[in-house]
Amino acid sequence: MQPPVPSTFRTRLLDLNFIPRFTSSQRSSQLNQKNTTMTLRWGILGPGRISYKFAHDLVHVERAQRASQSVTAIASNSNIANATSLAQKLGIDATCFGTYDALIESDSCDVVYVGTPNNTHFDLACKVLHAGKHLLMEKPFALTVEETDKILELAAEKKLFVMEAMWTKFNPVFTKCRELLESGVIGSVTRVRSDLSYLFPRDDPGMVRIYDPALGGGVLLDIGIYALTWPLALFGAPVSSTSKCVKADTGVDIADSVLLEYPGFVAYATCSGLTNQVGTNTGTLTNPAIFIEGTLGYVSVNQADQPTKLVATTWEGTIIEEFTYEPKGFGMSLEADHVLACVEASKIESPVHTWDDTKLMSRMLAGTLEENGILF
Ligand SMILES: NC(=O)C1=CN([C@@H]2O[C@H](COP(=O)(O)OP(=O)(O)OC[C@H]3O[C@@H](n4cnc5c(N)ncnc54)[C@H](OP(=O)(O)O)[C@@H]3O)[C@@H](O)[C@H]2O)C=CC1
Ligand SMILES: O=C1OC[C@@H](O)[C@H](O)[C@H]1O
Repeated sequence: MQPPVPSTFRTRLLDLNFIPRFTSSQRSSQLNQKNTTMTLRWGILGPGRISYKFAHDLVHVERAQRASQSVTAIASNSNIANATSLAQKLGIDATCFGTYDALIESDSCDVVYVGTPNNTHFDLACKVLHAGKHLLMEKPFALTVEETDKILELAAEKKLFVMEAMWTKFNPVFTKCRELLESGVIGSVTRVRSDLSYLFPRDDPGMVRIYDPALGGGVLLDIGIYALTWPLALFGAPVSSTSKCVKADTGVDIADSVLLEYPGFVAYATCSGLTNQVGTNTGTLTNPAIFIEGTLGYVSVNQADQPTKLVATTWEGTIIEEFTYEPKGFGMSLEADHVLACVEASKIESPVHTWDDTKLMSRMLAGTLEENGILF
């Protein structure tokens, strides 16, 4: 058991003095993703569901710079056949390993993507960095604030690129939302609602990692992280936060609501594994996942993790802007391309999803769970 997060969570959020999100200097420092020349060799740890999608997009989504990225290594920790079957499914000739350590210690790749259960993230991150490889870590970055800070300290010491795979930050709908808010077309923000809910059946064998506390389960870390990403990425650290959760029989949280106080408005981030969010999964805007109200109008976004549609409307009913995005493949190539551009530019930190962003999220997640008696 890791040491508990101190109960001064709210104070710490304020003390951290996080930089407000998306200043013009940050935007101008965003990388030109088209002029990359290096070849980046990817290694994949954990040949499971998300690794398949991520590797698929690396291999199969057509983009100008795609030729300079390849999946050269895949590792399973339980059976090498899982790795070889993923390589076959992808139609690639990758070196396959029967343990994660063997891949990490090999010379088969430059950057490692970690797609394994949450409880494994910290140890794997440390091993990857000690082996001198760059790291793209699936969300949540780690289970505790202490783990998060240690990984980032190690990355700074080793001068290696590290990013949490918060792919939503690279989604054009998210970028459009941020631009609309900054343009002032809906006036001053007065209220924010943000929701991601998927039904996670208790008896589904594929849901073990959600329900098992030993695997770092619970819905806050799995999907609540997306609901929280919108207010945190758009408005920065809240002045304060408070939360409630409902627990499953295993003790993990299976539904959460977090209330975030900002100067002049509140944001409400919620998630549930007990119900599918009505509207979200059919892509309609009748029940938008993200609903941002302002003094002049509102912005609706259809989905929190992979949004495809946004509408901005005045309170009088005039549509200000409609924006639609059609993801290629599983929608993960934009974050992969960003990693390539960062490594090519010798950056160790993404200017789009920064280490402070990851630290803030880590504090929000740990603080919320602690407030509800859940400690990792
Ligand atoms: N960005 C996104 O949209 C998504 C991100 N995720 C994140 O990705 C990570 C993995 O999720 P997902 O792909 O759904 O997971 P899976 O249940 O598919 O497991 C991934 C791999 O981890 C290993 N593994 C599975 N169960 C265990 C276990 N009990 N103990 C140790 N290793 C195990 C297996 O690989 P092996 O062959 O090595 O045993 C498995 O293939 C999580 O951190 C999750 O939060 C998940 C879904 C979507
Ligand atoms: O990141 C995720 O997004 C989609 C969900 O289905 C999944 O459980 C989660 O890990």
